[in-house]
Amino acid sequence: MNRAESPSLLPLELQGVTFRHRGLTLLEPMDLRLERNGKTMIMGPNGAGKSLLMRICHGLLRPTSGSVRWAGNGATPETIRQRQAMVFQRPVMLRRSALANVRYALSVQGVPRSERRWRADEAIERFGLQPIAHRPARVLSGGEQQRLALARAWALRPEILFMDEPTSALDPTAIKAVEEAVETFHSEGTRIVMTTHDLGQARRLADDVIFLVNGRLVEKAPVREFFEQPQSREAAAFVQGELVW
Ligand SMILES: Nc1ncnc2c1ncn2[C@@H]1O[C@H](COP(=O)(O)OP(=O)(O)OP(=O)(O)O)[C@@H](O)[C@H]1O
Repeated sequence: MNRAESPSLLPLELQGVTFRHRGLTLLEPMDLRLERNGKTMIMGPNGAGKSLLMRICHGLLRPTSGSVRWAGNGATPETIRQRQAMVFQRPVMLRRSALANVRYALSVQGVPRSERRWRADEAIERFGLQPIAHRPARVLSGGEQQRLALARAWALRPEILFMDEPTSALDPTAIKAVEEAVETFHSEGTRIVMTTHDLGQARRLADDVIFLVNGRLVEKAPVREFFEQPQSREAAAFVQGELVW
């Protein structure tokens, strides 16, 4: 089914979500609701639990307690899995060509064979990857691999895209390409949830910010409010570039 014709996966609602490991509480009870549109940046110091939170939302990790609900529990596990994508700081590529990596992702998502070819070609073209489409994905540079990861995600037409520090290992040109890709996804209706340590990038891209410290959700605010009138002592220090623990 076409995304436009099917009911939305969103909102995403977390209720009382915690994550504990070996007696340590890494995420304290957390309530969160992500609406259908927008670009949310998850921010906070190292070890705050940003990646954990994102992995729990995406379904890669199970919370210790609490619930993660999509569309008010109105979506099947298969739909939930198929309608989201995630891009990591270091992309995971299979030992095959760039193009074949995109086609493979489409086959895993259950896209019919007849569609896979043109949808993969379209994604490769859209992200300017034609010159390297037939090179082995694993020998591409970090920036090229990240572009390929974005093309692969785009081919899947996700309703929501999670990105975990997608630009932290990239040079300024590659960072710009990723930021443009974020705007492309957004303009085509994909919900964006992203972690970043780059305050400037958050100001440029975010609609709202979720701010974590030590596994606690300290603030959730529109981006301007977060940077100009932070409500908490920790967020005020963070936007000044001071480390908070
Ligand atoms: N799968 C896991 N199982 C157990 N502990 C984990 C797991 N993933 C992360 N942790 C721990 O949870 C804490 C938070 O980690 P997380 O990666 O979420 O932080 P972060 O805010 O993304 O940090 P950074 O900015 O450094 O990437 C860390 O102490 C980490 O060691």
